[in-house]
Amino acid sequence: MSDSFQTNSGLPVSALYGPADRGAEPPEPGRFPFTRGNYASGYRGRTWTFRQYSGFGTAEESNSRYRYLLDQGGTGLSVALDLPTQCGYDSDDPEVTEEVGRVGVAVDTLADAEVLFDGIPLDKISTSFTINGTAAILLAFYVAAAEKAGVPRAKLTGTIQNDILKEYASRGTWIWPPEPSLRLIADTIEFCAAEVPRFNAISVAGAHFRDAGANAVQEMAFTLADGVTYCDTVIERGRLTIEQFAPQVSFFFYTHGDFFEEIAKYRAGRRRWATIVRERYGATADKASMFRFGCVAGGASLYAPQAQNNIVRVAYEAMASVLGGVQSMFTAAWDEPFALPSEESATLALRTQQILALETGVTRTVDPLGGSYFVEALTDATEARIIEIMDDLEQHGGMVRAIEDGYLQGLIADEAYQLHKDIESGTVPVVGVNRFVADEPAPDLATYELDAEGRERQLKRLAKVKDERDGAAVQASLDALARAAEGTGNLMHNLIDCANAYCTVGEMVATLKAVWGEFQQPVVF
Ligand SMILES: C[C@H](C(=O)O)C(=O)SCCNC(=O)CCNC(=O)[C@H](O)C(C)(C)COP(=O)(O)OP(=O)(O)OC[C@H]1O[C@@H](n2cnc3c(N)ncnc32)[C@H](O)[C@@H]1OP(=O)(O)O
Repeated sequence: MSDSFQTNSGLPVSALYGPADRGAEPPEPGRFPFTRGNYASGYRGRTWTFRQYSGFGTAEESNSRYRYLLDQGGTGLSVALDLPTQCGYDSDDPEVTEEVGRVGVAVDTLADAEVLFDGIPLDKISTSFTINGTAAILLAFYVAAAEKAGVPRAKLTGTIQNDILKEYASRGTWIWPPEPSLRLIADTIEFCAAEVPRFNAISVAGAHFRDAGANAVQEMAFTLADGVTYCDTVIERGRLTIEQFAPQVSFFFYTHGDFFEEIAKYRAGRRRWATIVRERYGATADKASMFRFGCVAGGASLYAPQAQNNIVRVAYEAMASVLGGVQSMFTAAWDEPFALPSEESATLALRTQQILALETGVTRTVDPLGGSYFVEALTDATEARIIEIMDDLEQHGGMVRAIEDGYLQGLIADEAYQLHKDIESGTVPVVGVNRFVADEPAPDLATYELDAEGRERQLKRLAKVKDERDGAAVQASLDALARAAEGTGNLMHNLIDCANAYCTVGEMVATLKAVWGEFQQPVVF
């Protein structure tokens, strides 16, 4: 970290690379282990998806932002949900009043989901949901809302994040203990494999390890280790083969500013995952071993001082992501360190991707950096370090154990502390923060303000739904959910029944809490 002739993860960088530094020639793009990309045609076949993360206030406001983003050339949706929805509380719960609609949109019942997607062609546009503890419930709402709009579940495309392990370790929206949480994730994976075959049932997300302080190589290693845990869980249940469900397992990361390290991270991750799926699980179909990922350019790599510098940071990070072979990207707005982005800054963030795709020529040839002495050597070094970190976690007893006893959180905290010290001392340069610092007034921002009337509208809609729904159907579907949770069957059909009966997120979560209990976070020093 402290030597400038290292990547930010501490991998050594030589002054010059040549043929002797490059390992074995990677196969051409589209061929196992996909170091050079999943598809032979690269971005000529299909450009990555422009998927701007967005959602705030009520379903009406978010729906209008989604329509705006699609009108401006966005090619996928990415739903940000508020904390009550993520943690399983309804908007009328007095515990969460201040949080309703704050960091994302409030979704209490199917009625909200219907408004959220009103007028959006769900058979054509793919939608990602950043939702974890309550992912199965939001999937149930999505399926129910689509079917009410006449779109069969088999046609739906999109992704639920549904990655609870990183929630315990770094993001915090857990609800139940690991065992039932993993069961619910396996239920969604099985359900999608059988009935929603074009939908990604999980987005194993390293992004939040990164935001909590993990370096790029740790981010990839921890994420792949989580991926292994989920695949083990599904395989152990014995109902699906790896080939039946792995094509619906996807990944998600942050791209930060160390340009070549990020490119190598993605190339190494793609090769490692393909190798794991083939060697550990015996998959033979290419589709099962493809590592497909989305990313954010931004996050903790953006800074408040001289905030417009973030526009430049995001552009470089987006370029690195594309040279790494990303499938879907969110470019963050420059004012993100302050508040929810304005329409103007959100548009500029989208334009950043469009300029990259259309003006820079980066999509003209497949994996333009393939064969670079440096990039191939760094890819090899990154993969070797990923293997070491994954072995260490496995020796520790696996990811669930490492999270339960705080080992993983300790590794992340150590790295975060080191980075903080390095930025404070100036060893890691950050323009505007520890170099070329200027005395400047805070920027004049037109950021989004939470609308108190919106919250009232949300509460009114919830009250109306509760008033008008069939109380007996609500009770019957919740009772059936409780009985199913006590057994071992798949809960997805029960959750869809609850959604269609207009049960609330809070009611479904409370029903499952009564059977499964709640998770208690270990104290980590
Ligand atoms: C920070 C914040 C927070 O903390 O709160 C967050 O977490 S934000 C978190 C936000 N999360 C996200 O944005 C999640 C992003 N993830 C995703 O979008 C997905 O999981 C993804 C990575 C698999 C990308 O899915 P996608 O639909 O956009 O794109 P795909 O790669 O699946 O491509 C769509 C279709 O085109 C096909 N396709 C793609 N490329 C080619 C090519 N070159 N030639 C031929 N076909 C191709 C694919 O096989 C697929 O077909 P077919 O459909 O037939 O298979």
